[in-house]
Amino acid sequence: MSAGRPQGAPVVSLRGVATRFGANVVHQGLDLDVEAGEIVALVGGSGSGKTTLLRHVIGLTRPAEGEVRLFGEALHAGTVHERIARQRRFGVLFQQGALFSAFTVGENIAFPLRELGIVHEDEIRDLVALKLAMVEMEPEHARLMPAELSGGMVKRAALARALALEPELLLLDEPTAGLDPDRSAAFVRLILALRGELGLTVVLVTHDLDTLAAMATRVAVLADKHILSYATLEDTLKVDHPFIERFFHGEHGRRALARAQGDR
Ligand SMILES: Nc1ncnc2c1ncn2[C@@H]1O[C@H](COP(=O)(O)OP(=O)(O)OP(=O)(O)O)[C@@H](O)[C@H]1O
Repeated sequence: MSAGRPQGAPVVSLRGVATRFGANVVHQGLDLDVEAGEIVALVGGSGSGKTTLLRHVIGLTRPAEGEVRLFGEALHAGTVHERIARQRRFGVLFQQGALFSAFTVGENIAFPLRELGIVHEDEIRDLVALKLAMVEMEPEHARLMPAELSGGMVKRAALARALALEPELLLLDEPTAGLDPDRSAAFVRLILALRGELGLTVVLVTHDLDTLAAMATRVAVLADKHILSYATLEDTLKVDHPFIERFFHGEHGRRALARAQGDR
């Protein structure tokens, strides 16, 4: 299904992105490159524009200025057919609307496959079971309704749906929000294992320092309307900025980082 990626081109590339909602300037002169195989944690204060940036990356919204490239191609370029093909190369797990509530878990996971219109129903059944196994759920969970699932299972089922079309890029918005520490840690292990198996590139928005410390190959700090710092966690901690001070060096941050160092 993959159409390939020009040699060396970043999986995601943002150049000179500006976003405005009326007088509210959210992004200005924002650049970011995500290389294949990375797990990039996007952090920033509330309202700094993290979710909006993810929405630009998947083409749900379009910046007022600048360029968004995915897999080496301009996001909005090409025919409708080419744009749809590009959309199949990423999976999304957003906070809201993780699952369609009127569909069973199995129907949710089958949805992107059915939309393709080329997969037989018996193959879809097998693929649903396979995706459930990937996220450590049982085949019989396919019959459950989303309302019957725990918070952790909703995340797993939504992840199974995001993985339905074997994406190369996975975008996660607060994937561990609302999960207790054990479930968060299990979800992180799952993403790391899938990244190893499937060679995924991951961009996640998170406020959860335990998740960030356990996963991120690089941290992108969104502050003052642009990517203020883009570095390993270790180097990010050296940057002198009020947001970084609050986020990483507060009481909660220090404890999370100490835990992460203890785990390494
Ligand atoms: N559709 C919209 N119309 C008008 N303003 C919007 C819209 N979407 C986002 N905004 C504004 O853009 C800014 C960035 O919002 P966004 O949700 O991207 O921030 P965020 O960093 O993800 O915040 P949080 O961490 O609180 O979820 C906010 O000021 C928000 O009010």
